[in-house]
Amino acid sequence: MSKISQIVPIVLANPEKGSATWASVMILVRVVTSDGMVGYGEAVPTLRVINVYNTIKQVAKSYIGKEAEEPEKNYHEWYKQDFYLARSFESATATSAIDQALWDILGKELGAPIYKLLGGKVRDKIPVYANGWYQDAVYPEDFAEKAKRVVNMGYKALKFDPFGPYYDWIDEKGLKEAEARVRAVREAVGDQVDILIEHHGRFNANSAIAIAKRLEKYNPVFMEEPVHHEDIEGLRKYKSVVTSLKVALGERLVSLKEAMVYIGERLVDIIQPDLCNIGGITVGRKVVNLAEANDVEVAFHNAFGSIQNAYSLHLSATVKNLYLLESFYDWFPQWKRDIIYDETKVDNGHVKIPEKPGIGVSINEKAIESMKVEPKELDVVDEPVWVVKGTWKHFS
Ligand SMILES: O=C(O)[C@H](O)[C@@H](O)[C@H](O)[C@H](O)CO
Ligand SMILES: [Mg+2]
Repeated sequence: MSKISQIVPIVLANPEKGSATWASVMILVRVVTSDGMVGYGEAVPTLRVINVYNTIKQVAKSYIGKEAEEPEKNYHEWYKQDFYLARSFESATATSAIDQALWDILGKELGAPIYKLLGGKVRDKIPVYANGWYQDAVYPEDFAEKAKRVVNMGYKALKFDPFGPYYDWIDEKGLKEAEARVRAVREAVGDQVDILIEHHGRFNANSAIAIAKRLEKYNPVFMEEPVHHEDIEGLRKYKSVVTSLKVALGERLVSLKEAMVYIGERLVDIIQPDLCNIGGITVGRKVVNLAEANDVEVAFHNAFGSIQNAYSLHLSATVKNLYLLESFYDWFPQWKRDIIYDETKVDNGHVKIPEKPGIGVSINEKAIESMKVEPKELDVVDEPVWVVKGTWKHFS
């Protein structure tokens, strides 16, 4: 068995920016074993690049010297050591990235792509929905025109946040603006394309309920993060009133037990674990089983880079109760696709499952070397990093 000998955090940036501020950076982890095997994982960037970079170095202390082929055991060792794992996003994302890299190594050592290690695929290709496609969309016609392009690319589902600069509350003007954008997209794509409404956890329960009442006539498949992430009471209130629409959430979950809170209380209909902060493959696959046992569908959150995307494809291949996988892939800056030699193209709304051992794609080490930067703070400006760029605006 090979020991973990090196864990290196790597921050990548490039002048070509993504469709959201956070999308212009990637944080990778390179794990090397005593017999020279190399695995890669990806952590969450957003507004904590420096913290995550440094936390990876601290979490690595728990993994160095351990058996590379034991991701499950290694996860629980760090879980025991880090008193605050379930309260620390940095620790959760660092652990998740290292865990991904260990599954990559495991697959390479056994000569099998990760989906095979998980019991094999239940589908031959992965259906995806589009996100990131509506940069600079402000007027309803902007959303409509961009949505038509997405459908012409072959996508059968698209997600967007129609709420401009509203936060906590939404007033009649905001409801009218959101409705105009959603109506324009529905009219542009017709009723055979799934529309998914992203709230980014902006609202209090009363506002989220008012939004649901206004938008339900456009038949959205789900309402994502309608209330603030930690507002369990607000979500209970929302679910008790809004019975005709499904709730999707999960991108901010950092543990299996946290997922259980929402699944156990029937507060989520489509769970969206993110393999870069839920606990990697090791925990991600457990959340999926919990969801299956409770008739909750799965749609992995998948918003960061091409390494995360590859792992999300593997898990999506093995999940019977998959709704769709999220994809920014066609709206990544090209450098993110170059890192994996653009091996996971979206074709007519579907992606082939990566078949090489481990992560399943080849890693462009030269591209990684050429884009390495020192971690630094991101500016905090009026438009938050978590919206698609140029959309934090009114039009009326
Ligand atoms: O559902 C999603 O893809 C997310 O909400 C993104 O839109 C966020 O911007 C990102 O996850 C922030 O880190
Ligand atoms: Mg989201």
